[in-house]
Amino acid sequence: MGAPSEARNVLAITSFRRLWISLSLSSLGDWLSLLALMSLAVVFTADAAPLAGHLAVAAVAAIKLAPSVLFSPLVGALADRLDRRWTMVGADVVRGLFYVSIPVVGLLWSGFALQWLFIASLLAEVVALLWTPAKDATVPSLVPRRQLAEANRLTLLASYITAPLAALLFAALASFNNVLGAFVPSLANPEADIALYLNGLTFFTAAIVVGTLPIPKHNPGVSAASPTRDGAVLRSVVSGPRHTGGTALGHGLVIGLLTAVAAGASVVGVGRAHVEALGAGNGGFGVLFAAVFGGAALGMVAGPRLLKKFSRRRLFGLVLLLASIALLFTGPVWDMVLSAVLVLVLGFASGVAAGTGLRLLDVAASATAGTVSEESAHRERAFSFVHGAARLTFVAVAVLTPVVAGLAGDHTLPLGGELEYQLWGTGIVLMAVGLVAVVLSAVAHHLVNREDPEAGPGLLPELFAALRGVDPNAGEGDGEVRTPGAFVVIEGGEGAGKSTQVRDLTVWLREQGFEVVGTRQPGATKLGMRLRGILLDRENSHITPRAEAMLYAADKADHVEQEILPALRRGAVVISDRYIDSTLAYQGAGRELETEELREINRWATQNLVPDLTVLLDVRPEDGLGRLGGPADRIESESTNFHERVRREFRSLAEAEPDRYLVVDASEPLEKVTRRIQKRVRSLLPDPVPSSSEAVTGMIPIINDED
Ligand SMILES: Nc1ncnc2c1ncn2[C@@H]1O[C@H](COP(=O)(O)OP(=O)(O)O)[C@@H](O)[C@H]1O
Ligand SMILES: Cc1cn([C@H]2C[C@H](O)[C@@H](COP(=O)(O)OP(=O)(O)O)O2)c(=O)[nH]c1=O
Repeated sequence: MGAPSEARNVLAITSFRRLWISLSLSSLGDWLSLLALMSLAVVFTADAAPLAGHLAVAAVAAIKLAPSVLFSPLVGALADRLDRRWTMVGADVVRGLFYVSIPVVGLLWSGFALQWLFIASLLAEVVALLWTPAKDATVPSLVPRRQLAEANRLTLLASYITAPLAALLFAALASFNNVLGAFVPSLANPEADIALYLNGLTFFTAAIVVGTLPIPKHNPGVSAASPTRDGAVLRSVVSGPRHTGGTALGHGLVIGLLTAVAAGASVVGVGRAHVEALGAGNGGFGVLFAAVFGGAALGMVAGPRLLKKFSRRRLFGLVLLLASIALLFTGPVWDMVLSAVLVLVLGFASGVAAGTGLRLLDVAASATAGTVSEESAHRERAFSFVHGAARLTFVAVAVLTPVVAGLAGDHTLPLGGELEYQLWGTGIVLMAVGLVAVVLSAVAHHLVNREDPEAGPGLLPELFAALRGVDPNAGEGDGEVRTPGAFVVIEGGEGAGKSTQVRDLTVWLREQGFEVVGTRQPGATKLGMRLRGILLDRENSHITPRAEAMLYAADKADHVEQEILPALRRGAVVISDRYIDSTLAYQGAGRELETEELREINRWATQNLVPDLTVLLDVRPEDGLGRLGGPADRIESESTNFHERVRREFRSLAEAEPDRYLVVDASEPLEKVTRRIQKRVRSLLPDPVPSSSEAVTGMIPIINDED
């Protein structure tokens, strides 16, 4: 949902933070009342015909969810004429009173309980119609323009993340219902009444918080647009489709996202009646509800970290299919715990699909835009469209599924002999929605992947590769570049003897018939020479660490592309005086830049070329520096402490990958060091050159380095 630090910055604005807390409280209460009212609808109609119970649940869903989507445009203009602060305070107080009145009226006049439940909750929603535009219009007056998008994201987050919290709270209340029942006189089960009282309390608290906010007066008629504005839902749904790109990708994403929403909504719609069939009550309903929304929230957060190397388009299709199949199995399953697990899978997979799908939607929407500013407008409208369509889908499915469940009725299937299988109307509906969802997921998967420019190998090979954590598009399997030649790097501190060893090794290998390129960093190419000049000039004391790291990386990029890779592709042995480890040691440990970031930058710069062997010439800094003649350059003249850190980093790099390193004590005599290196390098290489070509290589020495 955006960067955490951005969110923290917006929440640092005291007045916005208080508004946000008040919004979160209202949302929490609102979700809690949805759960409580659905439960009461089932409980009140327990003795009536089964269809009546399902219709009562559908009515609650319609009353609670539909007005905000369908009628907001009508009241928007009216709400705009009222003072925002007092509209919000008034609406919160009145809503709170209505919800509290439901159990109170029910207790005093039990014959009228169900009717009053409908009347009071409908009136509460009508009041909410005035509250929402006032809230939407207040946000822009409290936060600066540039933080508006983040603020709107946060309010959107608050309205959804409170759903699983409310559900868990409801389940917890249900678990303590016998204790609670001793204290609170209640209609049916105490948790529903207490949930409604709590809901009243959250609204009253929200009213107090908003009442103390410094909300500026506004000019009626000048309303600020917000992408989450309810008034715009229908309009954006009607005008929106073209903003999703009109491509197969766009269509597939919309179909897939709405399928995921419908799957979740069906559980909300029939969940309360379904858990009754499983022998669980309100606690079970709370758990299912929390599993859908909590799973979805987890999925949205975890999505980007899931199978990082796997194509996002394919992931979208796969998780949709997973969600649909989980739903399909939830229908006939006869066990509360297993149902909860399946619904959690459904919620999580839908959440991953939603997160991935929304990110891909950005891609689809941007593709239709010509300019950058158009691009963000398209993205915003595409999001409003999908969000609006998702809300409509949610309402429609949550209202229709209980009706269909009632019409389908419960059935007993004889399995022969004593055995029979109970198939409930709710189970039939869940299976039916699951089946449709499977088909739609397949369609969405097909559309989204039809024109994938980055499609890797087939779906299964890519999936298995991604499960092993390997980049499936890298051919070789480990992501490193493979060439016929060998790449040896000599690393170490100043005066360790690197240039000397590179020279000796080059000569020695050439004598055996290898084509050898001895080279160094920085400064092997034309550009490299100039960079070296800049980097080592003591006059340039102002170079910042990040700039320094980038200049060294630029030298490496040029060097790898122009010299090292072509030589390796020819099959030559390349011996380089320094490579990426020098950056990790000098710029990382020395300049104290983030090593992992340096690694990434250099991986990119060098096209992920990793040495076959790195020889570390380890020497105490004072000994190495003591061997050097001439004036010290910019880096050599750093402190002893700096050079100590460099040495430590080199050694820890070598320890981390003992197979790819040879560490040699460089304070030993020169010949001894040379022999140890020769022995190791020779074991790395194949037999020199076929004897037929020996004469030729012997005659034409290939000299590529400047030394
Ligand atoms: N093992 C060694 N023992 C003593 N002196 C050495 C050894 N290796 C190199 N030298 C000398 O140290 C100096 C610096 O060597 P050089 O190869 O230029 O180091 P680097 O390239 O690592 O800075 C040279 O004069 C070289 O002859
Ligand atoms: C390759 C590389 C070198 N360096 C530094 C280390 C050295 O001090 C300097 C140049 O190295 P070097 O070639 O060892 O210089 P000399 O010929 O004087 O021995 O560049 C980095 O800081 N980062 C790097 O990535």
